[in-house]
Amino acid sequence: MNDILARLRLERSGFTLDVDLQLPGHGVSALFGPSGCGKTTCLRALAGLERAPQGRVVVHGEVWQDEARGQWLPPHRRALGYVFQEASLFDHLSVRGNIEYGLRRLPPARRRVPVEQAVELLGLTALMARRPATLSGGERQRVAIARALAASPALLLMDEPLAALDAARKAELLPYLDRLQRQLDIPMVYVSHSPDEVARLAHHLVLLRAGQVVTSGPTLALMARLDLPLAQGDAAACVVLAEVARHDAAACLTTVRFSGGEMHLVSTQARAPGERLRLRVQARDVSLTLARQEGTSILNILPARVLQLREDGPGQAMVALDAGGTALLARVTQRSAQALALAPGLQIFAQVKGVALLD
Ligand SMILES: Nc1ncnc2c1ncn2[C@@H]1O[C@H](COP(=O)(O)OP(=O)(O)OP(=O)(O)O)[C@@H](O)[C@H]1O
Repeated sequence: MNDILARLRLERSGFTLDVDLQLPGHGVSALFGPSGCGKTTCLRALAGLERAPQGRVVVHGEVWQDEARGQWLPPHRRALGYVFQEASLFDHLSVRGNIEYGLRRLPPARRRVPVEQAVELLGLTALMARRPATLSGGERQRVAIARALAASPALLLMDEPLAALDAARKAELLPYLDRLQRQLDIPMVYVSHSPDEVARLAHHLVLLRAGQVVTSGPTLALMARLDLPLAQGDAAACVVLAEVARHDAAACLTTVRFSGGEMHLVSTQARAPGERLRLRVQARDVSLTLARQEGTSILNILPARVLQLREDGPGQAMVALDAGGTALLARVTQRSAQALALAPGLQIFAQVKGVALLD
């Protein structure tokens, strides 16, 4: 009942979208895949901007489309928010005017997200009187998101909302997206082809290729699967769920505990023991040794078991590891893989050179 169900089949010249989606009713679901695989088409069909001839879309039990029963809600009657790559704001209205614009047609009984909450969540309080022309790209996008939220959608659709921003603006906006999905119980479908964004935001992942679903499931599990594109190449990474064990202010070092043991990360921020954190460990930052190294500057050395190996580009191998129940990836040279005789079941030590905080 709380899920988002969508059966969408759309034919175009040279391209067919044919997906059957079942997305959780909470949190962020990412649609991920190469350019042209149908991510935007999927989002547009969910919104009703494209009409799949035999389509069916049900959101939280509300039928938006069911062609078999002749049911079709036009886009403006669907309780959805849509955020595009580039914010399309009204230049003649202030930030407040833009955010409130979407509320005009919303009956008071449907208003679940007060404007002030949307404004506060997106950090726009000081900008409310400004005109869009005076805002940075990141600020404009925050206004577009606040406008979508203020309309109290049952579903928020986001089509690469960070794609038009430079790296610094992306980094600035990501925490806002993180916050809003934690604080508001509005499910999001988030289109991206950035593994980083997916790792950071999405709980659920749908991998698309050539208009079809390759697979879908929890992001953490799919990121570590060697047969899937996220665990291939230089950007491959795993997310580790951990909690703070202690913080050493003098050394600027936080020690976290996770199912595979302890890790240390440099941080100036003192965090309370027990606070839960998500960490990202990139495959290229993990090296492997048969015996625990002594006299090394690497702080994080974890016992792990090899699950699987796969060739990953010329001379490289991707190794899937199990560290006490947590999945890790290591990208090593094929020469090293042979020298260590890496094989499924082998007990080794993973030396983790870099750990990034996602929260
Ligand atoms: N209006 C249209 N008419 C015909 N074909 C279209 C139209 N819009 C998109 N397509 C085609 O449909 C396919 C899927 O496009 P879509 O934009 O959904 O992919 P995408 O995964 O979102 O790509 P990107 O990551 O580059 O945005 C592509 O082959 C595209 O050329």
